[in-house]
Amino acid sequence: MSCPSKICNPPAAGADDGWVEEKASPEIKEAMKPFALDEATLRKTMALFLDNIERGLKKATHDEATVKCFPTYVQDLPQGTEKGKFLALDLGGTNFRVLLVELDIGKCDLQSDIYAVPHDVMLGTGEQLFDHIAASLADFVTKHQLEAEVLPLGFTFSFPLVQKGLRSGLLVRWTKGFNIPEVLGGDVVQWLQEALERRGDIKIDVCAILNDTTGTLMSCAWKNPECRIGLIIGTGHNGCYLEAQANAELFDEPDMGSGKVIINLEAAAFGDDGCLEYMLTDVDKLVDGDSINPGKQIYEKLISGMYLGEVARLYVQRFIEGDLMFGGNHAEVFQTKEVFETAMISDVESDPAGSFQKTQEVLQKLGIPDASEQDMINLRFICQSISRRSAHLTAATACVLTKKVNEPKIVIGIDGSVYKFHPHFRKLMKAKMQELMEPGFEFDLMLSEDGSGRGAALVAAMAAMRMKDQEA
Ligand SMILES: Nc1ncnc2c1ncn2[C@@H]1O[C@H](COP(=O)(O)OP(=O)(O)OP(=O)(O)O)[C@@H](O)[C@H]1O
Repeated sequence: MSCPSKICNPPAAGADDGWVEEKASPEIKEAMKPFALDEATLRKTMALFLDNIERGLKKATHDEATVKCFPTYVQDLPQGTEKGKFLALDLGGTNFRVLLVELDIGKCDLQSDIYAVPHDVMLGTGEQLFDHIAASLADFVTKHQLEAEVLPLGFTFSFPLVQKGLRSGLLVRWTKGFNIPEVLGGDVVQWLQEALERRGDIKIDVCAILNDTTGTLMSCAWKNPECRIGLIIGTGHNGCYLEAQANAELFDEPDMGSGKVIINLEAAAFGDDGCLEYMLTDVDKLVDGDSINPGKQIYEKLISGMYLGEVARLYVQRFIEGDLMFGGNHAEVFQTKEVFETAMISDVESDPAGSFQKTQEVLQKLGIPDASEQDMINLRFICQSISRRSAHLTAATACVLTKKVNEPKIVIGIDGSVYKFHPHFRKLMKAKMQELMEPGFEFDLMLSEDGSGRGAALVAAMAAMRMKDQEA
C-alpha cells in the first residue's frame, strides 16, 4: 500500500453535545461532574507535568522522577530523502505486526502481516515471547521471499525502555496486559537476537529499537518538517518531543550536528507518585486497583483505550444499582470486566443530535433491547464525560510540550485508535489547546500514518547510514 501524499485528520465532529448535557438526569450529571476539568485544574495539571518533565531530564532528580524522559538516541528528524528496504517489528499493544517498508525519496510502500500474541505468551516466559516473535518474523520473511537479503530492522517496542544506544534498550516495566518478569532489566534487542540465533534460519540486522511515539514523530516529520511532537492515544498513552541536547542531561553522547535528541517522556506514569490525586474519582481508583499494575501508569488510565470503556462500565453499573438507568435492570451485564469496550464510547457518541441508532446497536450487542430514550441520553452523557476528560488532559499535555519545544509553528503527530476513531476527540483536543495555549504559538494536529512501521524504517535507515559512515 502506498502512503497517500496528503495525510488527513479525521473529520471534525458534527454534533454539538450541549443537548445531551441539558437532558441527562440530574443525579447522573452530578456524579459525572469530576470529569469536567475546569481551566484552573488543567493549568495546575500542566504546571505539574512541566515540573515532572524537568525532573525527568535532570541527572540529580531523574532517579525519583515518575515521568522518566528517556533519551531515545534519535538525534535527527528525517529529510524525506531516505531510501531502501527495511523490516519493522511492532510490539506493544493490541496487535503484533511484521512489516516490509520500502522508502524512496518521499514515497513509502508498506506491506504488513498481523500475528496474534496469545494471552499465555503475554504472561509466559521471555523465551516463549521472543521465540514467538522470531517465528513470526521467519514466517513473514519466507512468505515475502526475503531470505536472500539481510535487511536492516527497526523494532518498535512500546514499553518503557532505558536506551543505551540506538540498538540497545533495557526494559523498565511491562504495561498494557503484558507481564513477563524475567525480561525486566534485560536488553530487549539481545533477547530478540538470541531468539533469532536459536532458529538460525533467517539473517536480520536489528539496527534500531524505538517506541511508537518516536515512530509517530518520525513518520509525521517525514511528511511535515514542522513536526516536533509525537503522541499516542491507543491501548496506552505516551508522548515524545524534540529537546535541546544540552537539556537532556542523561544523554552523554557527542552532538552529531543537530544539537537535539528526541525524548521519550513515558508520560503514562505521570501521577504514579500521587500528584494527580485531586482529579481521581473513586471509579478511577477501582479501575487502577483491578488492573495488573495497580498504582502504575495513572495518567494512562485516565486517557487511553485500555481503560476508558472500563470507567464507563463501572459508572453504568453503579447507576443501575442506584435505580437511575434501565429501570434498575441489567446490572449483571455490566458486571463482566471489559464488556463495555472503548470503541462503544465512540459508537454512542457518533449518533447525530437526537438520534440513537448507534447507541441502540451497542445496547443490542450488550443484550439490552429495552432502553428508554432517557437511558440512552444518560449513557451518552457518561461516555462524553469520560472521553472529554481524556481529550482535555491530552490537550493540556500537548500545550506543555509545544511550549517546551518553543518554536512559533509546531505540528503534533498523533497515533492511536482513540484519537483516530473517536468522533469528537480531535475537535475537543484542538479547541482545548486553543484555550490553554500561550499566545505566540501556532499549532496543528496531524494524524500519523503507520508511525510504528514507517517510523521504525526511518530510524533504521538513519542508523544504517550512520553505521556505514562509521565503517567508511
Ligand atoms: N473506535 C474506537 N474508538 C475508540 N477507541 C477504540 C476504538 N477502536 C479501538 N479502540 C481502543 O483503542 C485501543 C487500541 O489502540 P490502537 O489500535 O492504537 O493499538 P495499539 O497499537 O495496541 O496501541 P498502543 O499504540 O497504545 O500500543 C484499544 O484499547 C481499544 O479499546
